Amino acid sequence: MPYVCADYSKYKFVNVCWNSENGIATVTLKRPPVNSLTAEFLRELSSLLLDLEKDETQGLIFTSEFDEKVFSAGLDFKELYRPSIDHAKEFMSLLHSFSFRLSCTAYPTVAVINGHAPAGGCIIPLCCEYRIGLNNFNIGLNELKFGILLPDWLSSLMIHTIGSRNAEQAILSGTLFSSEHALRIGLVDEIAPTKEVALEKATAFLNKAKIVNRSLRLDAKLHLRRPILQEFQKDIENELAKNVSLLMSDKVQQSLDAHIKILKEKRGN
Ligand SMILES: CCCCCCCCCC/C=C/CC(=O)SCCNC(=O)CCNC(=O)[C@H](O)C(C)(C)COP(=O)(O)OP(=O)(O)OC[C@H]1O[C@@H](n2cnc3c(N)ncnc32)[C@H](O)[C@@H]1OP(=O)(O)O
Repeated sequence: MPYVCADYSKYKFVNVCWNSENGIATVTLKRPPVNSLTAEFLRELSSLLLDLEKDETQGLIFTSEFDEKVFSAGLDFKELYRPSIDHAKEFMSLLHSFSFRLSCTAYPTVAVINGHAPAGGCIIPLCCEYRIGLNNFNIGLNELKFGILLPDWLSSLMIHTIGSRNAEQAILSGTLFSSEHALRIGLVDEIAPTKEVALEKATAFLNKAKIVNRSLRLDAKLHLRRPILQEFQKDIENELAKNVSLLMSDKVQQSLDAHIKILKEKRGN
């Protein structure tokens, strides 16, 4: 039976509930107010995946503390507005390495999407093997609307999940899908009425994975995900440099500025 070695209480932005009976780790994202992804958060998430691997986790469920509100609001606008070049490089590298690591974990992975998951907020669910949504949330890769060209690995994750035709239409129109629509196109695999039911469904998915030999399953997963993994590994230095220069471009910085202002106005700040 698996047992826990790592000290999961050291993590600031996640709560890890490790079930020693079945080896399933439920990881609740809790970076207030909206689980936006910063360099520190990504560093923590990457280190968490390594700890879970060492503890021979049998399955991982991601969910959010901000139930029925937001799963993750995507990349942190505020951190990415006028960053230093070193910070921009570090951020892009952390985003790439965390997403790669999550896409090829030895253990099966599920996202319980209990709130909105726009743009970069969709990355964790797309890297997971299975997605369960709650009602009344939006999910999708709407980056083109911000003037952001998706990295190839991210388009590839979307293609793997919903097929090329749907992915082309979704990405080119920058659509955020309602939960019902996301279910129709396969962006989520199931819808659940509550987080509790969603967690039960997630556990059922992970239990099904247990009947397959672990190392055989990993071989098959890496084989089936080869097109995505190749995109992650293709010309990494050049890809990161492209993303850094996109982030630093006037167009993207102006777009971030405009979005920060919209969010401020919304709150009457
Ligand atoms: C920019 C990158 C360029 C290079 C890229 C290279 C490759 C990258 C590939 C992936 C790219 C991804 C791009 C992104 O992810 S950009 C972020 C996109 N996200 C959004 O557009 C979501 C914006 N937020 C919302 O729509 C809403 O906040 C919400 C998530 C639906 C929640 O709504 P709710 O009404 O509950 O809450 P508020 O709107 O009042 O917000 C509460 C506070 O949270 C702050 N906030 C919200 N979103 C973000 C964010 N993304 N980053 C930082 N902070 C965010 C908001 O300002 C409020 O803060 P306050 O309390 O201080 O006022």
